[in-house]
Amino acid sequence: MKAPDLPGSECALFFDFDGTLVDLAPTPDTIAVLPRTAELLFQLKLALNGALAIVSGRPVSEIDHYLHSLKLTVAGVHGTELRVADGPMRRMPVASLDAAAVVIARLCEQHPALLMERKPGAIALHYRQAPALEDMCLAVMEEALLHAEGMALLRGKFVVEMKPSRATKAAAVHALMDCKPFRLRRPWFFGDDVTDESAFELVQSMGGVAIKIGEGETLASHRLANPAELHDWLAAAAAQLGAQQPERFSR
Ligand SMILES: O=P(O)(O)OC[C@H]1O[C@H](O[C@H]2O[C@H](CO)[C@@H](O)[C@H](O)[C@H]2O)[C@H](O)[C@@H](O)[C@@H]1O
Repeated sequence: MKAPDLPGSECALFFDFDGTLVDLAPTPDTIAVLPRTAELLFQLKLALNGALAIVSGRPVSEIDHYLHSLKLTVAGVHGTELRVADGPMRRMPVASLDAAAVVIARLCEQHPALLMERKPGAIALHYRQAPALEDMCLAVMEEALLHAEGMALLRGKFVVEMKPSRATKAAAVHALMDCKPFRLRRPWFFGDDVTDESAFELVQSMGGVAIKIGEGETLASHRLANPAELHDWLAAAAAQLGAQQPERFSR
């Protein structure tokens, strides 16, 4: 599978976060976000009149934190949250997850290597530090699901998540493509995980381009080896789009 060509100015760029813009780390809070990442996103956002978004399993507030309040358009928690630039936050209504959290917390007490991550409208159970517990994690998440209305399980890299059934990255990209400044542009989606496959399928069905970061089976027609290779591609794209502006990103 080949690397993508450089995009034209009519494109809209959508990025997954962990494993795509940032190298994976042992735990969610030990990632290292490079200054170069924010700089390139800032340049490309300017060059595309704002048609650039992050579509992540993380909450919008965390993306804002890691990207130094660039106020990018962000779909958070797999589309449960949506914020276009500095507009208001839209959140899917979600029933209480407290009862489900009790079930998951009980397992984490028995196995301290497991990590429960509570997010607005979702819960993730991480087993990266204890991969042998994968089956047990899945079984407990299935049990917890019985205590949560309207939710579904989603598998990711060493994680099982419970999130609203209606929330998918494809639905988030679809909703954003209906908003200014994304409307009528050609969508490009960059992602590394199975959780990104729905968005790959959607953008390709819209005549756009899907780019898988890293190894693994995928519906995407293009591939880049890792986040470092993506950064080099982004720098080339920014240069092509004339985005090496005198106006520079500053924190
Ligand atoms: O959709 P993404 O932006 O890729 O977010 C997916 C999940 O990312 C985080 O977990 C993953 O990254 C961690 C840090 O590298 C890693 O330790 C973990 O094993 C991965 O599953 C985040 O914690 C989740 O909330 C996101 O849903």
